[in-house]
Amino acid sequence: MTFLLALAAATLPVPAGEQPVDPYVVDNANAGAVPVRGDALWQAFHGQAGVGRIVDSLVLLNTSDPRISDIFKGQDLVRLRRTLKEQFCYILGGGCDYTGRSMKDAHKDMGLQTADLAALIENLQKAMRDEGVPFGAQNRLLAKLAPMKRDAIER
Ligand code: HEM
Repeated sequence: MTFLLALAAATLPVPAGEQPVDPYVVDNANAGAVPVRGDALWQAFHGQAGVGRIVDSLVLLNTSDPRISDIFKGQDLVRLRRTLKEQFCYILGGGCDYTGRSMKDAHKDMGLQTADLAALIENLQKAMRDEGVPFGAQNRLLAKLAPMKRDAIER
């Protein structure tokens, strides 16, 4: 069954502007967290438009941050923006499906360290602040992301 699902994923068309990736099983469980209930948090993030701006800004901050920019060199940023928007939308109760890879698969062999995560979280906090997301709502997203550390980070 898993094999069949993997095969199905392998035959999905590659979205415009993105590079193909090795086949994997598409599953919302890959998002690494369950969605919040209700749509209050989604509203606090200003819905699709707000999350779109936050992710675009986060990717820009990361690629111009001397602490972590090298990690993003040569990566498929079109795919990264799309899947990150899906992941945040799914978790924040926006009703999207997450079609990306698991956090373990997406970051394997990257050798990410705790300091890299700290830099990325700082950049995410700036992006959320610039969007005017209330502090409590920011922290609810961060709390959902925190347990993913064990899958994305090596030490
Ligand atoms: C909780 C923390 C994190 C979350 C939620 C997250 C989320 C994601 C998502 C959704 C993807 C795309 C998956 C896919 O292509 O199928 C991804 C890929 C990626 N992430 Fe993260 N990430 C986290 C931590 C980090 C950190 C700390 C860094 C580096 C500073 C990083 C760098 C990257 C890079 C370079 C890719 C592209 C990998 C590739 O295309 O092969 N991530 N991440």
